Amino acid sequence: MLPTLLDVQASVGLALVSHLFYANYEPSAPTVLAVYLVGSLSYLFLAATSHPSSSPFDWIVSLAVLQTAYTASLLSSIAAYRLFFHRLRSFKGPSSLALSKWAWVPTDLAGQRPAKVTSLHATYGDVVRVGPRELSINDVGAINQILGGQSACRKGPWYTAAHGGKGPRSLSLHVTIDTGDHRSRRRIWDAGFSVAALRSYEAQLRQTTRKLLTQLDARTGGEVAMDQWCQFYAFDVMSELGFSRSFDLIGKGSFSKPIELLEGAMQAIMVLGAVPYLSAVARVAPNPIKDFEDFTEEALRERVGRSAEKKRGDDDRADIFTHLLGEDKATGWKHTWNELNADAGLVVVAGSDTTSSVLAMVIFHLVKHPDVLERVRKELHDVFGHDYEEEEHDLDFDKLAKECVWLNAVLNETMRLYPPVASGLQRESPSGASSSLVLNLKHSASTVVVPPATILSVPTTALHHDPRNFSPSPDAFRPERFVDPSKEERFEAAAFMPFGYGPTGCVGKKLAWMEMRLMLANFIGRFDANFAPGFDPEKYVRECIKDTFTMTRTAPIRMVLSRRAR
Ligand code: HEM
Repeated sequence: MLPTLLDVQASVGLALVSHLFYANYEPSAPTVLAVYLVGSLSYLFLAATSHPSSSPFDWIVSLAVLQTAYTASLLSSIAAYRLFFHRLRSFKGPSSLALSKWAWVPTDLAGQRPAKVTSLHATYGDVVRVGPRELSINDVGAINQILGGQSACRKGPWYTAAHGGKGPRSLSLHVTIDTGDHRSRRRIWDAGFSVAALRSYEAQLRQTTRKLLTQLDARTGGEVAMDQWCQFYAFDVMSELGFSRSFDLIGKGSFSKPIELLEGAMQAIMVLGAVPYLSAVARVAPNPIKDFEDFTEEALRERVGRSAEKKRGDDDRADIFTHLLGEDKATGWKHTWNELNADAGLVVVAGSDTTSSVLAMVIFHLVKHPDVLERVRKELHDVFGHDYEEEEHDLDFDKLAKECVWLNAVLNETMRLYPPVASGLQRESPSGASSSLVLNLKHSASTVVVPPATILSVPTTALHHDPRNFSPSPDAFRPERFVDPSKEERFEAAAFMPFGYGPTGCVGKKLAWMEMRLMLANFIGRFDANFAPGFDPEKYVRECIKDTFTMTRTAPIRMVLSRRAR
C-alpha cells in the first residue's frame, strides 16, 4: 500500500495550513511534537481500518512518505516566507540567518558570536538581519531607545530560554521579563548595592584580597594560571558578600566540582538561548548544573538559617542576602523561596565570571605593555606613598576611585576591548500591529523603522571596536584614551557599555569596581609578572578567548610572579 497522489496533496495542504497557524501562534517544541504524534497515530488508525489486508510495515512506509511530504512542504513554506514575505525581508544580512537561528549554532559552539556580528556589520552596514525576526543595530543612537528606561522594548526570548522553563515566581532577577515585577525586585537588589551596603562589605573585601595575595606569594617563582586565581578570587568574594560563607577556592587553590560544572554549562546556555526549541528539548535532559544549583541552594538554606543570629546581632556581617530577604517597601514584593534560590545562583554567576575576566585580561595586558604598567605603578606610589605595597596596607577605596586615573583607565580599556558580556543584550519590540519602533541612528543621521515584535540588540563588542566611536586604533590597548578623552580623535562615551544600560543594566557595577581596583592595585604593588616560558600572548588572544554569554578562556593565562623588592 502506497499513498495516493491525493494523500500527498493533502499532506502538502496540511503543511501550508500548519504554517499559517504557526505564523500566528508560534508553537512550542512540545506542541510541534504533539501535532506530529497525534497526526501519525490518526493516520495509522485510518490506514489500519481502511486497508486491513496490508501489513503494518506498509502502513509505516506510507506514513513515512506522507510525513516527508508534510515536513518538506512545511519547511519550504517557512523558508519562502522568511526570505520573501517576512516583515524583515528588506533588511540586509546573510540568508542563512534569515532562514533560521540554527545557523548560529556553529558560531556559538566556537564562542565567536561577537566577532561574527562585528564582521556582519562590516559587510552589511549598521542594521543587519541576524535571525528570522531579529536585527542587530550597530549605532550608539539606538542604545537608549532599545535599552533605556523609556523604551517600550522588553527582554527577548533569550531570557525565557535561559531560565529553562521555570514558572512565574521562580525566576532570577536577570531573567524576569515582566517590567513591573523586575522593577519591584530590582529595588530590593539595589538596596544591597547602596553606598551604605557597599561600605559594609569593605572589610570582607580587604580580607579576601589579603588571602589571595598570601596564596600568590607562596607561589612566586613557579608557574601560576593567573586567570584561574582571578576566578578563585571573584567566586570567593561573591560567596562571602552574597551569603557570608566562603567557597574558599583561594584556600584550596583549585575549583570545586560545582563551580567547574557551572563553567562548562555556560556554553550550553549560550547555544540554547539562541535556539529556544533546543532549550525545550534540553529541559527533559538531565540538568548539567544540578550540582551547582544544589550547592547554591544549600548555601542559601544555611544563610537563611543564620538570619536569626544576624537579627539577634550575634553575627553582624551584612551581605547581599541581608537585603534580598527583605521586601520592596513600595509594592510589598517579597521574594519566594524559588526566586531567592534562583538569585543565589545569579549572585555567583553574574558577579564572578565577569569581574574575574576583567582582572585576568587587565593583568595580561599590563604584562604585555610594561610601559603602561610602570605608569600605573608610579601613580599608585604618588597617591598612596612609596610604601603602599607593604603588607596589610589598606588602600582607601575613595582614593582608588577618584585619584588613580591610570588604574581606572587600564580597567576601562580592558572592558572596552574585551567586554565580559560581549554580545548584544537581547530585547524585543512591542507586538501590537501599530507598534513599529522608529530608531534614530546617529552615525548615518537616518531613521530605521523596526516592525512590531522584532528582536533587537545593540552589539557591545562591535560598538567598542568601531573607529567611529573610538579612534585612533580601536583594536589596540591604549588606556590613554580614558585618561584624557578630549585628546582623542574619537571618543564616544555613550558607546562604552560593558555594564549594559538602563533599568536592567548591571546592579553590581559599583561593587565590581571596588573589587577590581583593590585587587589590581595590591597585585601591582606586590608582584612583578611575566608570561611563563612558551606562552604566546598573540596566539592566546587569537585562539583562546570565547564568548559564552560571559567571557571564558579555553586555556590558562600562564605567568610567573616574583615578589617586588621593598
Ligand atoms: C566587571 C564586572 C561586571 C560586568 C562587566 C557586568 C556586566 C553586566 C551586564 C552587561 C549586565 C546586563 C545583562 C543583561 O541585560 O542581560 C549585568 C547585569 C547584572 N549584573 Fe553585572 N557585571 C559585572 C559585575 C557584577 C557583579 C559584581 C554583580 C554582583 C552580584 C553583578 C550582578 C548583576 C546582576 C544581578 C545583573 C542583572 C540585573 C538586572 O537584570 O536587573 N554584576 N551585568
